[in-house]
Amino acid sequence: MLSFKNIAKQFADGTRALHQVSLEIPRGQFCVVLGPSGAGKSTLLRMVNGLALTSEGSVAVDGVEVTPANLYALRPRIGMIHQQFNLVERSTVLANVLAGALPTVPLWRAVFNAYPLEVRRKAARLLHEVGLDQGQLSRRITEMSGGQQQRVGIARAFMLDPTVVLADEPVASLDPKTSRDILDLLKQSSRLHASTVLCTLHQVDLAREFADRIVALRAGEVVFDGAPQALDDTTLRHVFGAHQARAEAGVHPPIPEPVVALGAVLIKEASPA
Ligand SMILES: Nc1ncnc2c1ncn2[C@@H]1O[C@H](COP(=O)(O)OP(=O)(O)OP(=O)(O)O)[C@@H](O)[C@H]1O
Repeated sequence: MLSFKNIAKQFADGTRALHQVSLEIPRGQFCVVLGPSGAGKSTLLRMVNGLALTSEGSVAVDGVEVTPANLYALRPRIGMIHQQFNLVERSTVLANVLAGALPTVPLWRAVFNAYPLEVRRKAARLLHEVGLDQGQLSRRITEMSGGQQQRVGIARAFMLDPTVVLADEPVASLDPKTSRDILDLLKQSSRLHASTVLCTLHQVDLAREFADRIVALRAGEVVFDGAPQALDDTTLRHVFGAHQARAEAGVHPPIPEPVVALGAVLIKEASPA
């Protein structure tokens, strides 16, 4: 269980990023945090791994409060997936996934690439789960596509059987087809390992397709918390504003008639006689 109790966040410059946020996210739930830029999504995620501290309220992972003193014990239980993958580019696929085990492996083993056999096997198994087989393990990250890199990122995040996986805009740099593949894999991995996922997205269609639950933020406040089917257009307009709600939902405004007419003329002129 991941719980946020009466969270507020005010940064040193006075920016209020979150107000009165209370959520209880049960184990295994795939919870999407949806909202426009600046709504407070990343700040909410960063409070779970202690990268942002609460100004008011508390965050707890399985009853253990996220405090500076508890971070050493908590961090191995929290996996992280990043928008820009955050992989070591000159290193191999396998080495990047093995790095996910660093908190539990003596430093000398990592330095001399002497990870125990069972840790190597686990990394290879996780890579297989995300569709990267034996032949890919020694490839350099620079040789991989964005989608393949994010598969490595997912495998790395699950190395320590995390209770919670935080995915901060994990598909923001990917095309729509690859985005779906990656969210599908992330959801499958979370089911397989019984991990809770807290995933920020700004694309409504992807949130509706993959989330068990959507929490929508606007200006730091929860304005919707429920099942994807319950997220209606009125709520979306409230979350994003009318114009952006249409764009995020993949609905584009009708093309004005003069432009359509001009297009028809151009097509006619360009057509072979
Ligand atoms: N370190 C900081 N100092 C001051 N203000 C900050 C800091 N980090 C974030 N903010 C502000 O807090 C608010 C919430 O930011 P946050 O990054 O959580 O939003 P977001 O919903 O994740 O946006 P995006 O989708 O653009 O990443 C914004 O107004 C942002 O400018």
